[in-house]
Amino acid sequence: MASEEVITVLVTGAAGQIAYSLLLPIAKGDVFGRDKPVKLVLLDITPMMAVLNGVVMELTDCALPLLREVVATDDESVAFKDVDVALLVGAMPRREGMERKDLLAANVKIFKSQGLALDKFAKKTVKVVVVGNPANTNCFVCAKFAPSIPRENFSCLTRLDQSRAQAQIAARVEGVAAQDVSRVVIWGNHSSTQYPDVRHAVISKDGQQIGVQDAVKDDSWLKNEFIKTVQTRGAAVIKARKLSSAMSAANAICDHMRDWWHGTPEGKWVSMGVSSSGAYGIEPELIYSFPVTIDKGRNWKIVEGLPIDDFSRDKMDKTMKELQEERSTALETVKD
Ligand SMILES: NC(=O)C1=CN([C@@H]2O[C@H](COP(=O)(O)OP(=O)(O)OC[C@H]3O[C@@H](n4cnc5c(N)ncnc54)[C@H](O)[C@@H]3O)[C@@H](O)[C@H]2O)C=CC1
Ligand SMILES: O=C([O-])CC(=O)C(=O)O
Repeated sequence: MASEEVITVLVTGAAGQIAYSLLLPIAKGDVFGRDKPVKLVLLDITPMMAVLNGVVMELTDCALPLLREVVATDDESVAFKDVDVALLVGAMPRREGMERKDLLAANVKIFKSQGLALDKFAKKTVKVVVVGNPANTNCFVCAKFAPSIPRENFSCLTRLDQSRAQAQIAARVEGVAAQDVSRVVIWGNHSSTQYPDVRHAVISKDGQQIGVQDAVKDDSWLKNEFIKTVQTRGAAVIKARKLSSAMSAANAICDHMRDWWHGTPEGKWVSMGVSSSGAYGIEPELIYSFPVTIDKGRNWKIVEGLPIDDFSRDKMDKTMKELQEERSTALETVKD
C-alpha cells in the first residue's frame, strides 16, 4: 500500500495564546483540507515545556481523525526538520503603550536563529508565515538567514488587518456582511503606518457589485476614521483585553495559509506581506504587504497596475520608509 501523504506543520510559540486558538483548526482540517492528515510540530522555549505538554494532552483528548502525530520540542534542529509549513508565531507580544517596532530588540534574534534553522533543516519548498511582531521585519531577517530557500516562500501576516478592514466596512453599510466586501488592500507594514485602501474594493450583494466608496457615501470617514481604526485596532484590543489579539490572529493565520495552500478564488485578492518585486515603486526585497492572487501551484503574484493617487502614494511611501528604518535597526541587532 502506498504510504499516505502527511503535511508536517510547525507552529512556534506553541504554548502561547495565539497557538491555543490556532492548533485545533489546523488539526481538524480547516486549513489544508478535511481529508488531509497532518503532523503538528510544536516549538517553544525550555521553561514552557510543562505548559506545552498540557497543550499536547488537550490535542490528544480531542481524538482528531486527521492528526497523525504531535511532536513537542524546545530544540530548533528537531522542530524545523523536513517541515512543509512553518507558522512562526513565537515571540514577545507588545503591551499597552508600545508600538510593534519596540519589540525589535527582543524578537529579531529569534528570527535570525529560525532563519538559520529553516535553511539547514526544512524542506526547500517550505511555506513560511511570520506572525511574531514586528512581523514584516522579522520576516525580512528570517529570509535573509535562509538563503537556500526561495524568497517567494516567505510571507508575513497582514490578513488580520484585511479582515478588520472588511469588518469595519460591513458594519458601516446596512445589510452587508464582512465576506461580501472584497478587494480591500493592506499596503505596507503591519503597524500603525499601514495603509488600508478601499479605492478598488467592492461589495457584492444580491448578484450586484458596487464600489465601497459608492456604498459608504462618506469619503471623509473612509479617509480618516476608517484608516485610523484599522491601523490601531491591535492597540485597541490590547487596551481592552490587556493581552494582544489571539483568536482573531489565529483565524487570520488560517485564512492566510488556506489561501496560499489552495489558491485564491477567481477574481479575489488577498493581502500578504511578501518580498517586493519593485512593483508600485516599493524598494525590492522589502517585506511589504501587497494585494496578491495565488494559483493552484501555490505561487503568489502581486496584483499590478492599480492606479495610485497622491493620497495613496504618500501613505504607501510613509509605510515603506518605516520598513526601511526597521530593517536598519534589525540588521544592526543581528550583525553578530
Ligand atoms: N502579525 C499579526 O497580525 C499579529 C502578530 N502578533 C504577534 O504574535 C506574537 C505571539 O503572540 P501571543 O501568542 O499572543 O504571545 P504569547 O506570549 O502568548 O506566546 C508567545 C509564545 O512564544 C514563545 N516563544 C518565545 N520565544 C520563542 C522562541 N525563540 N521559539 C519558540 N517559541 C518562543 C513564548 O514562550 C510563548 O509561549 C507576538 O509577537 C504578537 O505581537 C499578535 C497578533 C497579530
Ligand atoms: O497589536 C499587536 O501588538 C498585536 C497585533 O499585531 C495585532 O493585533 O494586530
